[in-house]
Amino acid sequence: MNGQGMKAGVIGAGAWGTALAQLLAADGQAVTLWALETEVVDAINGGQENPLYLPGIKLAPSIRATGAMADLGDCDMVLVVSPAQHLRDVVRQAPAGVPLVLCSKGIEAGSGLLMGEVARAVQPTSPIAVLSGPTFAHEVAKGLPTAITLACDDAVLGAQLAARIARPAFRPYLSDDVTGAEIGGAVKNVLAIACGVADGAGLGLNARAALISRGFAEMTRFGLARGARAETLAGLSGLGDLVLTCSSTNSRNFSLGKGLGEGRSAAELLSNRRTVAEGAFTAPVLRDAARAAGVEMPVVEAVCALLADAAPLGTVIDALLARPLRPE
Ligand SMILES: NC(=O)C1=CN([C@@H]2O[C@H](COP(=O)(O)OP(=O)(O)OC[C@H]3O[C@@H](n4cnc5c(N)ncnc54)[C@H](O)[C@@H]3O)[C@@H](O)[C@H]2O)C=CC1
Ligand SMILES: O=C(CO)COP(=O)(O)O
Repeated sequence: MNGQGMKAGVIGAGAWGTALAQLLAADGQAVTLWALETEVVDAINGGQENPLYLPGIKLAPSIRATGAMADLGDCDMVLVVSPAQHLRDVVRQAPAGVPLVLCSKGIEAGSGLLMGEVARAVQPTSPIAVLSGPTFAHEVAKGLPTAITLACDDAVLGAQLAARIARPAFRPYLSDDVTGAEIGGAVKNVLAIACGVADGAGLGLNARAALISRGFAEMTRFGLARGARAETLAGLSGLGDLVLTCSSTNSRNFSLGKGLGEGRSAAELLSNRRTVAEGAFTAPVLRDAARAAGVEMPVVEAVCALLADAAPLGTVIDALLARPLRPE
C-alpha cells in the first residue's frame, strides 16, 4: 500500500478532517472528503477551500468533497474524523470491510465506550486503527513537522497504514496499544480545560505544570485500569498531546477552560459554538467511568464541577489544594 492509484476517504470536514485530507493529497493522491454541511462541500469543490473550519488554506486539487457517504465506496482506507459523539452515526454509514482509521478523541456519552469499541460494534467487519497525537490541524495543513501515534492491533495492517499516511514532515509511530492511544487523546482534552482554567484565573505557570503532572498521573491510573500500557500513555498520544493542548490557546479545550477561569459560565461558553471542545463531553463520562473503576481523578472531578456550573471557581480550586498530602 503506497498510495499510488489508491483513493483515501475522510469522514468529517472540520479542521482536522480537512487538514488530514490535505496531508493525504499532498502527493497528488485522490481523496474523497465527506462533509456534513452542503456549504462546505460547495466551498471545497468550487474553490478548494474550507472557510468554515480551516480558513486560509488552499486545498489540493485532488480533494473532492461529497455529502453522500456512498461516494466513499471505492476507497481502500477511510479516516473517521467526526466529533466523538457523532462517530457511531457516521461509522454506521461508512462502507463495510474497509480499514477505518479513527481520529476522533473522546468517550461516547451514554455507553462509556472508546471510539474503537463503538466502531467495532457498528462495523464488525472493518479493521480498526487509531491515529492520535499532538497535532494542531492548522500546523499539519501547512506542512509543519508533526509526529503522531498510529495504533493497530494487526501489526501488518498497521505498518501498511503508517506507510500510506506518512509524509516527509508527518511521522506516524506504530503501536499495538489501541486502548492506550485512545485514552490519552480522550483524557488530555479534559486536562487541557483544567490548564485553561488556571490560565484564565491567573494562577500562574507553577499551577499549570502541577496540573499537567498530576493530570498525567490521573491519565495513567485510569489508562492502566482500562488495560492501556504505561509507555503508550507517556508517548505522543498521551503525554505529547497533553503538553501541546495544555499550553496554547490554539486548543479549543484550553480556551474553553480559560473562559471558565475568567469567570464566564459553561452554559454561555458552550452555547452556539460551531467547533467542538471534546473535553466538555468527555469529562462527565470519564468521571463516571473512573468512579466505577475506583480510580481517583480529582482534576477531572474539578473540571466536571466547573462545566456543570455546580460550584464557584474559588471553591473548586480550594478543594483541590486542600486534598490530603500524599506520596507522589
Ligand atoms: N482540530 C484539531 O486540531 C484536531 C482535532 N482532533 C479531533 O478530531 C475530531 C473532529 O474535530 P475537528 O475536525 O477539529 O472539528 P471542528 O470543530 O473543526 O468542526 C466540527 C465538526 O463537527 C461536525 N459535525 C457537527 N454536527 C455533526 C453531526 N451531527 N454529525 C457528524 N458531524 C457533525 C461538523 O461537520 C464539523 O466537521 C474531534 O474529535 C477532535 O478532538 C484531533 C486532532 C487535532
Ligand atoms: O487534539 C488536538 C491537538 O492534538 C486539538 O486540541 P483541541 O481540540 O483542544 O483544539
